[in-house]
Formats: sequence, structure tokens, C-alpha cells
Amino acid sequence: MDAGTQEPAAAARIREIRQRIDQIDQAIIDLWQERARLSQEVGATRMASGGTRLVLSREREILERFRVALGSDGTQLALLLLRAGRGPL
Ligand SMILES: O=C(O)C(=O)C[C@]1(C(=O)O)C=C[C@@H](O)C=C1
Repeated sequence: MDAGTQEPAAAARIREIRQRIDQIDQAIIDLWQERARLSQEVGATRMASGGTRLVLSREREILERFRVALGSDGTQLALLLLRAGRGPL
């Protein structure tokens, strides 16, 4: 894979960092999928027991947690996470 530089030491360091980035990306993918499965299970369990599909107070709490930690990008990320679990509104 192109490191974007001809300088051998820099290219070696970039390859090393990219290995860790790839590990992190895979962990994010795995966690994303696990979260979506769990969220779907919560929704199905609640609806099967006569409850609501969504709990907006819980969604607000999650959005706030991500906003405090990551700013406006965190809010966008949390919206995508929630959509992955419970589907579009
Ligand atoms: O925590 C719940 O009650 C869920 O249903 C999970 C979840 C989520 O993905 O975090 C999904 C939908 C709800 O509106 C709130 C939160």
C-alpha cells in the first residue's frame, strides 16, 4: 500500500501506524455491529412486552454523552449509532 512518501524511515513508521489504525477500525466495526444487535434486542423485548419502540429520554442521554465527549461530530456519530440499532425515525 502506498505510504505517500519515498523516504524509507517515514514509510516504515507510516506502515506501523497503519497497522494500529486497521486494528482500531476493525474494533469499531465489531463494536458497531454488537451495539446494533443489542439495541435491536432491547427494542424487540420492549415491544413484545407491550412497550414503546423508542425511549426518547434514553436517546437524549446518549446524544448528550457523545456531544460532551466529542462535540458536534459526537452528536452526528450518536445519531448514526442510534439509527443503526432502531432504524430511521
Ligand atoms: O436503551 C434502549 O431502551 C434502547 O432501545 C436502545 C436504544 C439505543 O440504541 O441505544 C435504541 C432505541 C431507544 O429509543 C433508545 C436507545
